[in-house]
Amino acid sequence: KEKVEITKEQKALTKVIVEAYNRHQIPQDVAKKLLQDQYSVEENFLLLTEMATSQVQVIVEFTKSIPGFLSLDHEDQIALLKGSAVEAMFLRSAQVFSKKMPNGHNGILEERIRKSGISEEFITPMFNFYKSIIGLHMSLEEQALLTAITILTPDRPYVKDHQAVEKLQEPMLDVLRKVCVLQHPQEPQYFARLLGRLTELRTLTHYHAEMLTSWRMNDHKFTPLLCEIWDVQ
Ligand SMILES: O=C(Nc1ccccc1F)[C@H](C1CCCCC1)n1c(-c2ccc(Cl)cc2)nc2cc(F)c(F)cc21
Repeated sequence: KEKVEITKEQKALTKVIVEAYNRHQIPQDVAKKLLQDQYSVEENFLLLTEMATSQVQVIVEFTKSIPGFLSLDHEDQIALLKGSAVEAMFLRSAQVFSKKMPNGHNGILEERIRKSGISEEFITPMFNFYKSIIGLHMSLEEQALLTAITILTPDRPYVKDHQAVEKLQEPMLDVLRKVCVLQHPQEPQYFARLLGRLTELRTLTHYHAEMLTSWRMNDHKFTPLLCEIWDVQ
């Protein structure tokens, strides 16, 4: 049985990523808001565009803290952020949804999201993804590292220097693999399952533009930033 050892550098890298991840805590508010009141489809759509807009800004700050990111080619930095923003939003939503809440609150939250205005056909795939994330019982380190790994995906559209991005993503994958072995000793395939979620995440983000334009209301307004990041308008 190979003894898994996290090196000093890997501990330091994990600390930097988790601290940066902890700084982006806005999403808790959205769960609290949804639990407080029932909103109209228009209000829910507005809340989504506000949350998603602030989430993009938050992800930019998080990404800038990833060691080495700011030394990448500037156009590649933009390509990585643009290519991962929607995935990061759904990953964040799933992590918010997986938070254990007082009795019954998770049921209310699910109900409110089901009725928020999302078209019927997207609700099942979205909740299937969220429930698969819940089933993993991810630790904070795993959530933070997985978010960083998602952002540092070398094969995003328009990325020129794949090698440079791989060089940043690899150490994250190495330390995530070790963290998974140490935190889930009974599940040798846990790391593989975790990465498998990223494949499911990509299929979910495949419909994101349609999920927005088919929100059950007329005249969908998007912020300029969201028009940039989402393929809408
Ligand atoms: O705000 C949101 N997500 C979100 C965005 C940025 C940072 C953090 C976030 F949680 C929206 C709300 C918006 C208001 C109406 C209900 C859905 N949201 C989604 C979601 C995201 C995108 C599409 Cl196209 C469809 C649903 N899934 C959620 C699961 C949750 F547990 C949760 F608390 C909120 C969630």
